[in-house]
Amino acid sequence: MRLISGDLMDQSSLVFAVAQAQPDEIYNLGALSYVPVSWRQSTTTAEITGMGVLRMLEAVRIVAGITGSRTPGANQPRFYQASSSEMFGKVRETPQNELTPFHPRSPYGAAKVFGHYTVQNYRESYGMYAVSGMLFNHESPIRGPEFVTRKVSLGAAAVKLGLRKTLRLGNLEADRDWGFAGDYVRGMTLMLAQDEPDDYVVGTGIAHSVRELAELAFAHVGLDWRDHVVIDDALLRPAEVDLLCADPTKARQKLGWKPAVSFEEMIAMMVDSDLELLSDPRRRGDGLIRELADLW
Ligand SMILES: Nc1nc2c(ncn2[C@@H]2O[C@H](COP(=O)(O)OP(=O)(O)O[C@H]3O[C@H](CO)[C@@H](O)[C@H](O)[C@@H]3O)[C@@H](O)[C@H]2O)c(=O)[nH]1
Repeated sequence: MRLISGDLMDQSSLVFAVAQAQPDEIYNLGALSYVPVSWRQSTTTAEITGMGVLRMLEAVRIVAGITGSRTPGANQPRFYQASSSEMFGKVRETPQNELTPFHPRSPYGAAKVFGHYTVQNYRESYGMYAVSGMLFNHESPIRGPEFVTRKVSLGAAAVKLGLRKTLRLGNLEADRDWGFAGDYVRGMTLMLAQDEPDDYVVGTGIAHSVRELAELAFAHVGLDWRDHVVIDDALLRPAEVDLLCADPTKARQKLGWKPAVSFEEMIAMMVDSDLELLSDPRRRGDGLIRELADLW
């Protein structure tokens, strides 16, 4: 059985949940994950994104009866932690690999670093099977509309259908290594299938700017992004992560992982999906466009 966490629970509830479920694998994907909100809700971010990892590991340790140092319980579940490329922040080198030093640029990034080191510490202290996937940005048609890829795919579709005239964006110069979420989930399961627990960088190794993303999405519906994208300084972040680009050599060599979907295919998939979504009057009625008015 697999337990996929996403909620903020207190310690005893987590112990109860793990004891009840008796999972073989635990995927800790729970986080306050939208970076700009982490400045406005910094302590909540530390609680959920950082302390949540410690509480999950404690629940596993308690249920597995691991009390001393390096005494791996026979029935302990394997634990996956969703670490993030945001930990590299103001990057010390490009591309970034498992040994690149961290320099987080937001309360979110700092909380992820805490979670990352906590996993490493539990592995080394208790011999627990706990790994961190240092995942670069991963997207899909069900990505939240606040994240830039989905915002742009929805924006291009809405403009094409005559529902909106413009799309507001912040920093067009930021570069990200964007991949398809389905490929990255495959990487997560591969990590827990190895004989020895270890940490892995997962990304495509190719970076694109937000400007290129907008250009591609609007071109896919036959439009020129420059006619519709408006820059809004209110969307700039207090401290930006300018460039993230993965070196996924270790994942390729040890896990046999490589992405199946390219950036271009993924953006086309997302724009097509949003065209379909916004063309359906019943689904459009769910207020998505209205909801997005603030973000746009
Ligand atoms: N969201 C957003 N981002 C914008 C906008 N305009 C420009 N950007 C830029 O687009 C980049 C990507 O922003 P997001 O899509 O919000 O993702 P993120 O901050 O890189 O974080 C995502 O990826 C991380 C993995 O590296 C995840 O850890 C994190 O939870 C999140 O999924 C950032 O540099 C941001 O400044 C905008 O209107 N909205």
